[in-house]
Amino acid sequence: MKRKIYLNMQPLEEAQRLFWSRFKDYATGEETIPSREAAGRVTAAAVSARLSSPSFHSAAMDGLAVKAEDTFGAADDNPITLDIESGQAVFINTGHPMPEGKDAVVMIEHVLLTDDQKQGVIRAPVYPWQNVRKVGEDIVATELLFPSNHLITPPDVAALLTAGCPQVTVRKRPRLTIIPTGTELVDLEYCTDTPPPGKTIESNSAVLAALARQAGSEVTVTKIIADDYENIKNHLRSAVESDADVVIINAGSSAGSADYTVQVIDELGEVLVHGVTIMPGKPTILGVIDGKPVVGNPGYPVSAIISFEQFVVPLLAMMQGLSLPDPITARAVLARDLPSRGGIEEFRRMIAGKIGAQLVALPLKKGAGAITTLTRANAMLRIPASSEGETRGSVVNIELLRPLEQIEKTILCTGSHDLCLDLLHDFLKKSTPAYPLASTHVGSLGGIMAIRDNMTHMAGSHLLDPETGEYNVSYIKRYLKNREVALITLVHRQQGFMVRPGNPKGIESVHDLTREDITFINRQAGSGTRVLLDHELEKADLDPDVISGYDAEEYTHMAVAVAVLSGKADAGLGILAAARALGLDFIPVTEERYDLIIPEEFLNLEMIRRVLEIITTSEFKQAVEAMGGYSTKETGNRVTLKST
Ligand SMILES: Nc1nc2c(c(=O)[nH]1)N[C@H]1C(S)=C(S)[C@@H](COP(=O)(O)OP(=O)(O)OC[C@H]3O[C@@H](n4cnc5c(N)ncnc54)[C@H](O)[C@@H]3O)O[C@H]1N2
Ligand code: MOO
Repeated sequence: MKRKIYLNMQPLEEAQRLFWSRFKDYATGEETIPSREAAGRVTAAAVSARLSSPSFHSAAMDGLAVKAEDTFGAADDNPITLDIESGQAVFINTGHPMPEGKDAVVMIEHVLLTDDQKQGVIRAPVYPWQNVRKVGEDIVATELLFPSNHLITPPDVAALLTAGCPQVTVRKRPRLTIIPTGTELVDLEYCTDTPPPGKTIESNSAVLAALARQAGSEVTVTKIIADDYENIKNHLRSAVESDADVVIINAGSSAGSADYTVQVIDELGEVLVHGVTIMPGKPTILGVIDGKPVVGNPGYPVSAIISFEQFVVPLLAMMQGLSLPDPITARAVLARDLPSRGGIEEFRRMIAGKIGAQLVALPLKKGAGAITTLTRANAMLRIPASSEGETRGSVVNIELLRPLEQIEKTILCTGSHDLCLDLLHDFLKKSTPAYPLASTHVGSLGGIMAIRDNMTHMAGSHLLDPETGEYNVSYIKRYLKNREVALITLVHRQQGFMVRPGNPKGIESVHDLTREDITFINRQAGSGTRVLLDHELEKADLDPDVISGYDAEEYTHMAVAVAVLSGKADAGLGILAAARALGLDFIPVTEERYDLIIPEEFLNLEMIRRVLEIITTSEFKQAVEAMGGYSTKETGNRVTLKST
């Protein structure tokens, strides 16, 4: 089969226009359903009230129903007695019909009743129709309740029932069929433990189905279809021939040797667009078969979602007569340079938080295969195709993926990463009010720079000063000269060599790193672990140049662990937790202190006070110690920073 490379990439708006204009009048049919079940549905025609509400004059208060004119003149110095026994005044409860001839209600607390309750004395009058809900006050029979294409809300259901409409005619839900394709995919439900080697857990169909249901659709997901041209074609044809209104075929959209989606759509129908100048989502295919929209969504999870949100969710809304609200945006200061490829509109997932009076936004990784860039993000930055990127410190427009209030409660923690931060995040989210902790990993020195530039609430740091043996203090003095900061110990943790299980190369100390048969994997310059390694090498009088792999750098403990596990390296320096996560052996080298650096002016923020409270609780400390490789002997201590 010839590979099909997409040639005519369309800008997002043009692709949307080409696709949607083809389905301008593509609406779902109608159905009549019980009003009780109509919330979330869309009216297919105008709905008029059949009955008025109230349908009778009814008491709005508990008290005495009276003829208002009988109360005129009542005052403190002119009490009026109403005769209950004769029916001049009648006891009545809220919501009950007004007795014939009565036109007002005196609230019971304004009536002094005689002991036998046969008479009531009042000291103020009521005016006609006071405390009475008149016929049709709320709804008048025949009036318009809802126009066509109205999204029915829960209160609307009450209005429908009250107006005597037990049923309502609504647009049918659009029916969507999703076909996940890929020989490499497995359904997690059929995996006993871990997927077989080389297999990827299928997840896109579930997320697209959830998005479609949120958009009012009924969804069918087929089984996973292997990358086989005829097989894909047969399944696509039967999906189109079924009652589906829209068909999604996931993956196989790009230029791989087994990427058949575009040919299949082309053979069965017409390809309107293949390739959109957005990233993620570039290989999106928009087509039509037998008059039905068929979308080939890219396989990478983030690409699949963004493509679906840009093309399919609005189509589902249009088919129901709805239009989607514009995203809510806010201005934020960009915490890092974000170079971008011109000619492609980039959707960068961001973490935003409020530092002082302004929002600050930090970019997450770019990779479209990393679903956590969407689960962790609380905002999206769209860098237009015409731009070559944004620079650190510039003010940008971000689209909010969470309510602004929640974003403003987000604690930004930038710097070195430690698993205790994840624990802290969980503890913070369990507290009330819940504060999310969003940590981004740029190394200890990167964190200090973020504090300097007002881009974070706190920074995790473990920078050893080899001269003094002290952590972080000298770096703060050097780089944060004009900032008043607090240095709070979070944990002490073991750093050691991660080696493959059983330590096949017999690595015992830093001296082994210089052996010819050992390949090392390093951490990036500016990371605390790198500083620590250099210190250990210096102490042992070893020359870094003789260590094979000294120049190979990774950015996280886990990335180092992966390099060791994969055999790319024999050893790397890191924390016990990372070694454990991948089943590696661990040779302890030293214990180091990991601190939180927090500007003084933030110490009184409620969110930071909660952090400082939580880390001193025994529950938190126990949870830290239970992870292994950690000590909480000084957790919560404030390290004194002597001014120089
Ligand atoms: N030579 C080129 N290669 C690629 C290009 C390109 O322009 N030239 N584009 C890249 C981009 S951008 C994307 S996006 C992907 C899209 O790939 P496909 O739509 O062809 O999808 P696959 O290659 O089959 O899968 C990609 C990736 O996603 C995983 N996947 C697929 N389906 C699912 C699912 N239902 N649930 C979870 N994960 C899924 C799949 O295993 C792969 O890892 O192509 C690039 N390549
Ligand atoms: O355009 Mo692809 O969809 O970035 O990952």
